[in-house]
Amino acid sequence: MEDEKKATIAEEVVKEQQQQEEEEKKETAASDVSLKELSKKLDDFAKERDWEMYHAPRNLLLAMIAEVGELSELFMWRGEVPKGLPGWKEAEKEHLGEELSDVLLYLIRLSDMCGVDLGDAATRKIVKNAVKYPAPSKST
Ligand SMILES: Nc1ccn([C@H]2C[C@H](O)[C@@H](COP(=O)(O)OP(=O)(O)OP(=O)(O)O)O2)c(=O)n1
Repeated sequence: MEDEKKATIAEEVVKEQQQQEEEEKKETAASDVSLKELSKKLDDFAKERDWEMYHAPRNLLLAMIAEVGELSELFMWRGEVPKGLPGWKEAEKEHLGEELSDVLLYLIRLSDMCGVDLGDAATRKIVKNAVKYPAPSKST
């Protein structure tokens, strides 16, 4: 193949990779994602891999508890950890984000497989909590 053609193909491959990376960045930086969106992504993920049969409620509950264990390991033997995690390395914080996500994702999937609308249930629960634990009235 001519050198010029090879260079053009290489440029196109690099461009494609860059576009893909941009798309992935957009997806991974979705900090305002909704529970419903995550739920849909989890559903697609399971369907694409034919994993729906494994996502029975009890399996998901056990998987979530295992991930809570992994999350706990990050805090183990550190003594009290101040807010904001001062002194933690960036890699440790990234790992923490991953373990928190695993717990959240299994919780969302578990809720879906149980037919519970988690967003709705959590919103109602916050209201119920406020009734049970009324805030002290602030006298002016
Ligand atoms: N049957 C499965 C297995 C995995 N996952 C998804 C949900 C979790 O977000 C993540 C969990 O993957 P791993 O079991 O590989 O656990 P970790 O990512 O924690 O890896 P490791 O245990 O090696 O640290 O993958 C899933 O939906 N269904």
